[in-house]
Amino acid sequence: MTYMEKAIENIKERNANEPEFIQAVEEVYSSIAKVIAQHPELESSNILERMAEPERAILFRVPWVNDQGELVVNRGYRIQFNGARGPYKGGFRFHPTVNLSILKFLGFEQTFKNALTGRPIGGAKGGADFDPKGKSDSEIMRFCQSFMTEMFRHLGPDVDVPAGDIGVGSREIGYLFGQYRRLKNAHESGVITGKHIVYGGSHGRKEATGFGLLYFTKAMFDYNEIELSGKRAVISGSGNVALYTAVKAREFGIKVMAMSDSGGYVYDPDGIDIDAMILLKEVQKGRIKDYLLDHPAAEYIEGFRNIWSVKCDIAFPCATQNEIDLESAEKLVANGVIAVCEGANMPTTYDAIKYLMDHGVLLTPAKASNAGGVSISAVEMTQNSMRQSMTFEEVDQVLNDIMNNIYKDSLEAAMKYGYGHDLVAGANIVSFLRVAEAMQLQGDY
Ligand SMILES: NC(=O)C1=CN([C@@H]2O[C@H](COP(=O)(O)OP(=O)(O)OC[C@H]3O[C@@H](n4cnc5c(N)ncnc54)[C@H](OP(=O)(O)O)[C@@H]3O)[C@@H](O)[C@H]2O)C=CC1
Ligand SMILES: O=C(O)CCC(=O)C(=O)O
Repeated sequence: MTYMEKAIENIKERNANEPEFIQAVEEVYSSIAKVIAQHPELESSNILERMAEPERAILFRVPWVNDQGELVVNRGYRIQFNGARGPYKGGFRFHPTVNLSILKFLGFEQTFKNALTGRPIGGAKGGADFDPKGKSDSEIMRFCQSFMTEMFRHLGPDVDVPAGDIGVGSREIGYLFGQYRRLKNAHESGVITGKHIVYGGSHGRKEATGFGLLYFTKAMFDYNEIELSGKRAVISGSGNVALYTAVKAREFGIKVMAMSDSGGYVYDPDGIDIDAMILLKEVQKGRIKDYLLDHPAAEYIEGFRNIWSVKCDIAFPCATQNEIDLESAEKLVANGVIAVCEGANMPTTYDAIKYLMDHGVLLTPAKASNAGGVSISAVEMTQNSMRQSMTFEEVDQVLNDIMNNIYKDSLEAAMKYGYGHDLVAGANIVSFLRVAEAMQLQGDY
């Protein structure tokens, strides 16, 4: 048995009840066998098993009172996965499906994604099995305050810097930061990112993940000499990432045919009216099927995964993990898809990735193509430390540069190690080597 096989077997055994986490580890490790073979020092320091064990996992009770006066208890988590390259960094997710396996996979992925950005940040993820859907503003505030009352002692601008993810947007970040400030009696603005601009947020953070996804996609299309303009796209989800993916796609001349939420998807034969969608989802907080009220030509189809049956040139999965399974991938290929560009974290199952690649579909791996959000979070941290503020245009230029560098670094690594143009392998290799080097230089911790 090789060192790699032995390490994976041990990791599977130690995390037997965590399928998403095992999936994420196997995806990274399956790309780096050639790297390990060339660096015997990594084997002797057992880097693979060390990397797959979080530095710290915090699990806590979050009690709060709902509008009926009942005391509800949720479970909160923070996985401080790897701090070798800088303070722990990564979002909070509030969703009923949150559990240890999901947060460990997200924290593991975040460590590598953050290394790809080139910024000095480690990897973390956290959240709670709290469902913000249908909750009043004051319930959300009370939940956030209770969550932060435990969480604050584990955070700090040089310790651990959270941000948003599914179910955590600008409103929740405000309540979380407010409670942190109250408990610390200090305006440590660099303790959390995704803040509103009036109290230390960065221009461009809201747009960064979606815009960055398009900058990365453009770099890949340019390299392959394929025109982006005139293509038809399908975007799953209709949250932060999906909406700003749609905005930049429109700017690049792409027509968005369908978007979804967890209930189903809307298809508009005229192309989705992006401004109306932003108004509906960001301002009115409506469900996606309400889009039909002002767009009678559009159709609503129930079932979240059905969106992958819509014919398109580019699929942008921007909702959640494992949303493109093998069956969805087969439908996309049958409909002539050219590229799958990942906005969500680990949205494509391992067998679907293989199927897409075997059928010549271009694939952008999430840890590279959705790194725009955390990149601009790091830029927000810099502005907070310097007590300065950049313009939207300055931030957007930095974002474009970072995404192009990630593309270039991933492609070069794939070629260097004999993986051709495989960006999945390239992104895994670059980030693995960066994290491994930082760990090796700091001893056997
Ligand atoms: N925000 C960021 O900066 C970044 C986010 N990501 C990733 O992008 C993805 C989307 O995040 P974001 O846009 O911030 O989240 P939001 O909460 O803003 O939006 C999530 C969207 O996805 C849908 N969705 C969520 N969970 C499920 C599910 N289990 N099944 C089906 N649909 C679901 C939601 O539908 P509904 O409203 O019906 O629940 C909603 O439309 C996540 O994978 C996240 O980890 C990655 C990098 C950065
Ligand atoms: O901005 C951040 O710190 C993290 C964003 C995030 O959660 C992600 O990249 O998945």
